[in-house]
Amino acid sequence: MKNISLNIDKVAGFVSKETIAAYEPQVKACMETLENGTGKGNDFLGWLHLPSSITAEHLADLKATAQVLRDNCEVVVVAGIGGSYLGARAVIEALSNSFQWLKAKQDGPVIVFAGHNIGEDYLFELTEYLKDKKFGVINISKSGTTTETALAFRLLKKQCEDQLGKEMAKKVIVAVTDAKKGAARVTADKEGYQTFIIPDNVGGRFSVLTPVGLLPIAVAGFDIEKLVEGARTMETICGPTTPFAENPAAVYAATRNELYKDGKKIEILVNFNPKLHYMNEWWKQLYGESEGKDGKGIYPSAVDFSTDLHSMGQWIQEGERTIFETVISIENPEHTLQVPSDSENLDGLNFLAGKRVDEVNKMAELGTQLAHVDGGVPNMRLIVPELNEYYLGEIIYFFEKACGISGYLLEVNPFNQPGVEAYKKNMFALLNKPGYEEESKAIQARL
Ligand SMILES: O=P(O)(O)OC[C@H]1O[C@H](O)[C@H](O)[C@@H](O)[C@@H]1O
Repeated sequence: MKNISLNIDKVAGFVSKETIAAYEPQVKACMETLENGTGKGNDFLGWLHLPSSITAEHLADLKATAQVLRDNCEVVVVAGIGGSYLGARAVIEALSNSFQWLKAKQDGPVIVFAGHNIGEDYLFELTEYLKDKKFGVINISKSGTTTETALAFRLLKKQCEDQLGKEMAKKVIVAVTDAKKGAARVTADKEGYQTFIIPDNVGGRFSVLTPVGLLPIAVAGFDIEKLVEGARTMETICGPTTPFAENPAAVYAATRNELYKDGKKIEILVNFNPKLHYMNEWWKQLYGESEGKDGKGIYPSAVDFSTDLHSMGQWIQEGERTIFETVISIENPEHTLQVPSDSENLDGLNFLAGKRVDEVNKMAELGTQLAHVDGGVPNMRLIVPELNEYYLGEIIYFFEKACGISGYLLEVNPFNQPGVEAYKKNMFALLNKPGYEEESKAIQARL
């Protein structure tokens, strides 16, 4: 069976292969630090051997709960933000039919997301939509206290109980949270909800292979066994015994750090398949929160091509030369669609007649790569045989492992995110949250 692979040939004109290869001892040291748990943030390494430690019983439990939601709900709202949201959405959107929600007949509950914004209109419209629906909720929060998620859940819990009654609501509300702490745990225990635990040593952005991601993905009808199997394969391939040049996580971490040193401060994750949009978003959190600290870190940005070639393409081709690209390239689409011939050829597209749409897409991809490299943008490609559960599992673990190595190469703690608290503190002070009296006074004085 093929695996995902990393091609760095189009980086060679910017940093030499020898320079990358010279990272081997440093990368090896970082990998040992991860394995031995001796580096910064070492209480958050639960993701490192997570795929190989997931049991068949655990997956069966998740699938059983997912089935209850599938049997009883027309809609399931997944409430969460950041790491408690993006992984599930990334996988579900990558695997779903692009027009699923427009289909009259659904083969499982429609999955919608909440708790990742405080838009009043968004929440109003969601509650309106749910008014005549049998809906369930998966409330996901590691801390159990995140305001955005807690606020959405308060609305959803009330609506669910009002519409279904307390007893039925209990059956279709599931909490994924800490084993002991946090308001989500208190509520779940008091109300008697089914719960799944987020292990203490797995940080939010590394948690997609815990119930945080696995439960919603199973509810959406996708194969979580295959997802975990793919991740397991990458756990081996990216493991400490694989030689540097054959370890894609090691090579990716080394290459991006060398490019960064060379003044390439921004990495753009690129796809040529709109289903990967939320994979971009998941990746942005993974790398942004892990590396952006101590005044350092590559800025993770992302684009969907061709869409953004017609908006950001100009900047990428000719703007400030501080960027490099990592392209996720899907080798084989799931479906076949040929360009039809047209006797009048008014649009002049008969030169494409009989070709698959993917052939056109692949030439757009190749043409873009060559143009961007010519324009001074180093380019890596992550080649993915197909877009399915197995390869998404590989992609997830590959990026996680590379992120751990990369963060240590950069000499930051890749597993904390202290900077995220600054806005929360101000928001609580502005809202006069109990316990923030001093901060409230201080912030009012600044306005
Ligand atoms: O799962 P939660 O505790 O609700 O946290 C959700 C998210 O919000 C936080 O502020 C962090 O920046 C993220 O790393 C985290 O994934």
